[in-house]
Amino acid sequence: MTLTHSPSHQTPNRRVLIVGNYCHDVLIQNNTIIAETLGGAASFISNVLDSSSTSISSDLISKVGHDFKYHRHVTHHRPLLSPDKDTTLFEAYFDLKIGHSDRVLKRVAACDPILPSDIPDSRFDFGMAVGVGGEILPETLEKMVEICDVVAVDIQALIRVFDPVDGEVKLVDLRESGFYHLMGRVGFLKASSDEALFMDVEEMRRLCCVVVTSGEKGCRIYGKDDEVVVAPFVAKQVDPTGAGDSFLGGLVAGLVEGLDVPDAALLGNFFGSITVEHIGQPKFDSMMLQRVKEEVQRRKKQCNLSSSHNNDHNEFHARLSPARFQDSPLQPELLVNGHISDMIGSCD
Ligand SMILES: Nc1ncnc2c1ncn2[C@@H]1O[C@H](COP(=O)(O)OP(=O)(O)O)[C@@H](O)[C@H]1O
Ligand SMILES: O=P([O-])([O-])O[C@@H]1[C@@H](O)[C@H](O)[C@@H](O)[C@H](O)[C@@H]1O
Repeated sequence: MTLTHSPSHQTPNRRVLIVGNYCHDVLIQNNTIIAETLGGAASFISNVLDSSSTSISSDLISKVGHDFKYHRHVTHHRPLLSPDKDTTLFEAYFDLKIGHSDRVLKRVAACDPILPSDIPDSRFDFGMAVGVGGEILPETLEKMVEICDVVAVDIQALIRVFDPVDGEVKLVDLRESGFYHLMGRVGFLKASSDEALFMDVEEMRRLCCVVVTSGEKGCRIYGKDDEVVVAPFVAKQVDPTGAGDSFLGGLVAGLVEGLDVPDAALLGNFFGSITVEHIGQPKFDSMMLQRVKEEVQRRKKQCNLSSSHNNDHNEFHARLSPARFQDSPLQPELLVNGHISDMIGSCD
């Protein structure tokens, strides 16, 4: 896939399949619980897809346990219930920094995996393999690539392993993950810059479009023959949780709308930057969303009229930036060193 190729997904109501468990997130700093929120890549992604596009009808396959706390938040995408299990639970420690990582994650409970038989036997335009706690199995991804025209994978669904004692998340090389043989059938592979160290980017970009996100620096797209850096949006980070997920939601929303890959990644950067300004799930401002939809339509028209648009993403960035500031929940006192605030309480 070349970066400047506009996919043919331009007709209304494209079907998107999102596969990954919802989870409970507990955010901890200085031995104190700062917030308890609905988590899981699937929840952040559906939040972006449902808000940002009217052309998408999404099916979400997720499992939760008897203790799931957020049923009323997920009425559009009800999870499957595993009555004998707990909901997947992650603790995120923000004061145990290791290397570049801004948090240490521990999977404290794990719900059931998602099996091929949990996924409907029908066709989808786009699939998203977005597990967080090891719930996506190789056979699950195999079914996804069979029934979806294009599959986007978050590498965290493939390479995470969990310490048997305390559940700390570690990463293994993609080659050793059990998913390596499927990579030639994947359309997009998204990794954060920390996760990208666990794959051979030069090898993977020959198989699929690789997108590496770098927090406040935006992202870089590696196509087979070309490479593009996509600029970030300015944000005041409160909580980094879900930035990569919302990025992927924005990227897929853009692709489904028919934007080319760098423009779609710009939309990913946009939603990633809004997410870091909120604790837990962001609630997007309706005027901001309207403006984004208009700018996406405008960009599509502009690209259809001109064959030389492809390198000019600056204008799209400049037009999205003002919309960005229509969604600013920030109160300066919530910010501590640009990281999660000392705000105490539950964000459910
Ligand atoms: N501090 C930030 N300022 C602006 N944008 C950000 C910031 N952090 C993340 N983003 C946006 O979200 C995307 C994903 O964030 P990143 O931290 O790389 O992923 P992950 O959450 O998977 O670690 C980035 O590519 C960027 O577009
Ligand atoms: O922050 P991010 O990497 O995009 O994604 C996060 C996962 O890494 C984490 O395991 C999960 O508990 C969060 O809810 C969120 O999905």
